[in-house]
Amino acid sequence: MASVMGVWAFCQTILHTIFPPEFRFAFLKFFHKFFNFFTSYCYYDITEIDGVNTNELYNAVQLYLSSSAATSANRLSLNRSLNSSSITFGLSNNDRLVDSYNGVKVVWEHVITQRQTQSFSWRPLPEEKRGFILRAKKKDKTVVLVSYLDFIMEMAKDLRRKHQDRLLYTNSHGGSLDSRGQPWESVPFKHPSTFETLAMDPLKKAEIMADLLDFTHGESFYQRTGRAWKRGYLLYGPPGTGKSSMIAAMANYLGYDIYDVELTEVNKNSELRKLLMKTSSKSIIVIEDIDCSINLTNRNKNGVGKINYNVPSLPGSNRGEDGGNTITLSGLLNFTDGLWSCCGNERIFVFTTNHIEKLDPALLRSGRMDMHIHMSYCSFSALKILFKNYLGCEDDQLDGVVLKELEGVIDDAEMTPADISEVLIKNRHDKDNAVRELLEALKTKAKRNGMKSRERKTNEDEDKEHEKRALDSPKQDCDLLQESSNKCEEKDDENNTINKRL
Ligand SMILES: Nc1ncnc2c1ncn2[C@@H]1O[C@H](COP(=O)(O)OP(=O)(O)OP(=O)(O)O)[C@@H](O)[C@H]1O
Ligand SMILES: [Mg+2]
Repeated sequence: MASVMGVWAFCQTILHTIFPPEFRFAFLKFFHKFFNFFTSYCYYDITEIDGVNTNELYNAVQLYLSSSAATSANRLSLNRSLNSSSITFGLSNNDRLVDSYNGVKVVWEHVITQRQTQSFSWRPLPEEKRGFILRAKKKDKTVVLVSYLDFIMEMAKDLRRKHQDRLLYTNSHGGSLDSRGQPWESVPFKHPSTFETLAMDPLKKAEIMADLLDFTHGESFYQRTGRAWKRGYLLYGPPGTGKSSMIAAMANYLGYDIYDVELTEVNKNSELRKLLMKTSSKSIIVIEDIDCSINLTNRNKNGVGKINYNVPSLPGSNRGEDGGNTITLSGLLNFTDGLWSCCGNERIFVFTTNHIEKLDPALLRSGRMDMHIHMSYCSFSALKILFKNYLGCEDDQLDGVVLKELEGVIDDAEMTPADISEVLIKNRHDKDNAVRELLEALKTKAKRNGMKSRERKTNEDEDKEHEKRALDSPKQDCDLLQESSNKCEEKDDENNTINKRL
């Protein structure tokens, strides 16, 4: 090694002294070509961060290799992240792995180096510089570039869906990026809600499931019709009717990740856009309680047709109507509908609200949210699903008479599935007692609702009576006024005559 280094240093000195700088570059190029001519390999660098963006290919390779690394590599780095249910494998630093694809043999090497400290950077970069080096024979170049890398991307997608925990992302630090260029933080998504456990009208449920399946298989349809491959659902209804559970069921059904957008953390439309750009395909982007996240009633007209919706000022926050830190409804609509919404494929947008009447018509107009789903109070058909969930029995295993009574009273009771779940959970070890107690609770609620509606009706009648009287009374007042003014006029005439006589 020492002698080789010595020769190399000697050659470099000669190169520097003999060749002027303009020839030096040409010589190096020639040297490189000459060297390349004799080697039969080509090399590809796949770095973790490409400029400012995270390199998706790096993540895909890491995932792909983790599936084969377990069996063939001698040294592995093992990982188990917090809350994760599985251990992930990876190639250790400077370790190699041989892979073959359609008879083509390639070698992967994982390289980790320390990043040189930078005096200035737009955003902090990670201390380590990671990358894969792919070595392949020159004659296999086309296979590697054309199909092997695509194959890896596809495999990684499948692996992510099948073996890895799906992820629940949130933008806890607003729209700003962390050191790996990510505005999202994630935890494994483990919500157990499925369409099977979701208590709602079976026909409506089947319709939603069919719509979701149709969407996921609809790539060619969306391509043909020139539409962005995305779909929007608006879930509305009282608290505790299963809106969040429905989102979890959707994610579990399709195997998608969830991006839960905390709108109150986002300061500007541009931040919202940045968040959108960093979401992956096959994901559900959720904005919960949209009526609370963005103030849709506080309209400021800034120019013709441009409406600014300011997020209400929070105590201690730097938001407000100063124009700097605001997100607008148009920004939000662009988020779901505009050109930026197509920077990715197969994405579902879900908005939830407890008060649909508070939403701006712009959000509700047809085509904006493809499906409006009303999550209503618990119906009898939904109740049967709750029995199955919590008591572990079908309705025919329960007392028929009590069931009949339940069916009669459930609609008037207007109880949410969340309320009913509470009663059932409490008595889940004794089915008959659970059903009886539920019947009591439903009856009490129905009675209260009946009293309330009667009270409301009486109040309404009283109000109508008051209105009527209020309308009549000015008429009486007018008559009195007319009478008194007539009297005054008569008196004036009398006085005038007396004056004339005098
Ligand atoms: N339709 C339903 N099917 C099954 N369980 C339900 C349903 N609705 C509510 N629940 C139960 O009630 C709890 C609360 O439901 P969830 O959080 O989905 O309601 P929500 O409509 O999102 O309420 P909010 O409007 O307050 O966010 C859940 O943990 C779930 O167990
Ligand atoms: Mg909810």
